[in-house]
Amino acid sequence: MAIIRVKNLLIRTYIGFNEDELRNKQDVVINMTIKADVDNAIANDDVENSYNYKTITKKVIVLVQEGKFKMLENLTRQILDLILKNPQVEWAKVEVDKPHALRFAESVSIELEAYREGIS
Ligand SMILES: Nc1nc2c(c(=O)[nH]1)N=C([C@H](O)[C@H](O)COP(=O)(O)OP(=O)(O)OP(=O)(O)O)CN2
Repeated sequence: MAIIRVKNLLIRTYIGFNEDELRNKQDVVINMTIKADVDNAIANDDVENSYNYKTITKKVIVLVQEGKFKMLENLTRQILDLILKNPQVEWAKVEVDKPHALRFAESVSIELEAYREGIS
């Protein structure tokens, strides 16, 4: 098992429930920590049959860019669930930042973590 980190993935999406937020996209910054089986990548030095961090990142981009989310918690959970669908993943943690969400704060973030179902 290895820890894979995808850092500061910047995506524009609909996030929030205020009137202007329902109409205008905003930036979110996503950090993903993924505990995955990397034995094949080490043994064979080949992406074939290995956990591919590009594949999951592209899926997250599509989910976030094409979705509409009122609550930051819901967006964070949907990303986490997507990552945990892959049987090569044992555990994952996702933090989603919403810069300038609050007038007097630089950013607000939600962080969620979970094991894949069947793993404790
Ligand atoms: N637990 C959560 N609380 C809030 C969320 C959320 O996703 N989870 N989202 C929001 C709003 O969408 C937005 O991010 C902030 O609300 P807003 O009223 O615009 O905050 P301001 O600081 O700009 O408010 P002012 O009254 O203008 O100072 C809220 N909570």
